Amino acid sequence: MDIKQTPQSPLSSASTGRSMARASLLDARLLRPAVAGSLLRLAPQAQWKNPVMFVVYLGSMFTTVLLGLALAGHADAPPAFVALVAVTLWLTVLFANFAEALAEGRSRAQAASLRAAKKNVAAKKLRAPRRDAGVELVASTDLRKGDVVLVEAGDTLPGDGEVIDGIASVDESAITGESAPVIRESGGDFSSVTGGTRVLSDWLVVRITTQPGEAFLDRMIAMVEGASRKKTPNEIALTVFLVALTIVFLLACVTLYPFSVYAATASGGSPVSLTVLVALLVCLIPTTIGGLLSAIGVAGMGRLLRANVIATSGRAIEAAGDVDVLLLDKTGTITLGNRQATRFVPAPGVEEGALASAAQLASLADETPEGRSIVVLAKQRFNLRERTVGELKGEFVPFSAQTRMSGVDTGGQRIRKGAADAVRRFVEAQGGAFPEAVSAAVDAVARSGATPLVVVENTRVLGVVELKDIVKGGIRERFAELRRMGIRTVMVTGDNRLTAAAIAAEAGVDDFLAEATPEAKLTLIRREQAAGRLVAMTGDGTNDAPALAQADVAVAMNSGTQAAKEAGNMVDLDSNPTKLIEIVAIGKEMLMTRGALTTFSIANDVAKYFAILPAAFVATYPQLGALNLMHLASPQSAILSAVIFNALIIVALIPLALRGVRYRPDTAEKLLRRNLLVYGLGGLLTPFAGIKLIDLALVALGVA
Ligand SMILES: Nc1ncnc2c1ncn2[C@@H]1O[C@H](COP(=O)(O)OP(=O)(O)OP(=O)(O)O)[C@@H](O)[C@H]1O
Ligand SMILES: [K+]
Ligand SMILES: [Mg+2]
Repeated sequence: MDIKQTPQSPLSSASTGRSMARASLLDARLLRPAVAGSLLRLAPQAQWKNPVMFVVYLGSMFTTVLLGLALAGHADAPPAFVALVAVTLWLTVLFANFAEALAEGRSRAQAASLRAAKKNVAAKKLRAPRRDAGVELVASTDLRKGDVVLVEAGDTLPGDGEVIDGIASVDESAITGESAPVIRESGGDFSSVTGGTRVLSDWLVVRITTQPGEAFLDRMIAMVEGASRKKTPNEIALTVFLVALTIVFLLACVTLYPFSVYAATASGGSPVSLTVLVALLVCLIPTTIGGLLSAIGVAGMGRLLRANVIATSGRAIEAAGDVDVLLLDKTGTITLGNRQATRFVPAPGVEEGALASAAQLASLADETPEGRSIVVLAKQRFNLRERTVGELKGEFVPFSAQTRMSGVDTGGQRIRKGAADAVRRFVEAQGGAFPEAVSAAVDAVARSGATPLVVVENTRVLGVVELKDIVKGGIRERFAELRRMGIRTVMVTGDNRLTAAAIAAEAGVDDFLAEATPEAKLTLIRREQAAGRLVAMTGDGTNDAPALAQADVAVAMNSGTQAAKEAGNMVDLDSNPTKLIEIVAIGKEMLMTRGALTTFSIANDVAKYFAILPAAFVATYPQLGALNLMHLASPQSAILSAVIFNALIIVALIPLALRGVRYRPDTAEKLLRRNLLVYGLGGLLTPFAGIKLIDLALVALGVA
């Protein structure tokens, strides 16, 4: 039997995503709402969330009051100068607001194109969880978690859910962009369906698993929008640092005032004006990074969405940038995952037909794709009629990842099929023996990369069923790329060692763990984390859920079970196990962008210090005039040029904040050195050129 699913190109989504990003950066449709958004964000409760910019916000209000006083005749400095400083400070606040609003708008626009697939449709709500229970038509937006719906050929799925009955081919191109239809069925790892996709043939009975407005996409959009955005640990640490810097400069500026008053009386000069003091403070505090910080985070989420990954935790995106180990489930993640029975290998002295019959009996109630394929193969090869469960009067033993067996107890017979080691224990516990020839058959099947299931009746081992699976295309090269990024890949599987070794070699992972129960997967992750490593996990099955919940970055395949998706903190809509490459790159880019702009911001402030400080105090200490190294037109023009530069640099860096600093696999040390050079030195030099140019422009305009 051949496998109908086609491997998808792991490269497609990410590369198209990138070109889209560039084209839409300054899309006019996004600019207008962003301008409106910048004004709305002037509300104090919005400003308060960003301590550095809040200081600028207070400074804007304060200079506005000073302007009012100046106009009323209580001049602190020339009214035109006070007015220009006040306007520039308000613009600084607005520019930072604009950066954040633009980043949000872009991410929301991307989400909207995905959400368009989730349009309101009529749902066939079933009165009971049976296909023939009778339907009533309701709007998909009225469906609640737990409702059961019937979806037939041509229908659009009204929401996210779990298939509880039926099998159908589903067109998921609206979500994944992949045109080949996929099979969705109850039981096993292919039972989860996404709202907005379309059933092409047959029917499904689906239990809805999300409340309206709580689907993954909705959760991601909420995270992008200010209301529910929480700062990540790294962001908090950086904010604390920026606040500390701000407080230092605030105290410095506040103490400068009485000092300058005292010095002025002694020297006969005039003290520094309050307007100049506020301008000085704003120039010195780290407004560049303070103004762009949240835009960087939102833009990172947007880039992830463009790579067709929905994240439900900002912390996970950040952790992705530092991942050390990637654990991957085998079946359905590294392989296509619909393991199909292809061969019966009987034990010596057993008829192949007898093995097939017992294997079929043990699979009649087994709803997994493996179980169903055994029933089908037995029917094809030996024309074995599918006996019904009722006819048999047996008690079925469902498959579990702990026992790694399934079967039936009927009329004094206990028939089981399962992993070889599990069946061996089952036989030996009853005093039976596991034949040497069957061990050899198990090894032969496993060595080819297929999964052997051993079939047993009481203590008599009947033989082996071969389950074939296919490694997804292009995966080897991608694992090599992860290695270059410094990430170790480990395959974890419930399958036996030989199968695991064969698939591990074919896929090119660095290491593997075989015969792993869900607990063993969890233990492995805890051990890696205890050793101080950040762990990413990619999985699709219900038995992967505990491990996904424990991993720092947990990417669930969209094709996987609802349990896996709920436990993870990201869902890959393309169900591509190597998507982690893009996720890691996006995480690294976000961390690097933040680092680069922090470096730039602080270097910038140091340079501004030299431009503005002599100008601010020349009235008090005329000797400081000698320090006017940049030959700026006048002290007032120097101060104005510095605040204007300080505001404009935020706008100039918005594209970098949104697009991110490019990541190329390299050692952390080299990356750091390059970034320090570019952003540290760049940050130190640009203000000199920028302030001088603005000063010249102010003179030309006759302002200074
Ligand atoms: N339906 C079934 N009935 C009996 N035994 C099964 C069945 N499905 C799987 N097994 C056995 O149990 C083992 C573990 O199950 P499974 O492969 O689902 O585990 P897993 O941890 O999810 O690993 P993987 O990475 O391969 O998905 C399989 O290798 C196989 O030997
Ligand atoms: K500044
Ligand atoms: Mg699995």
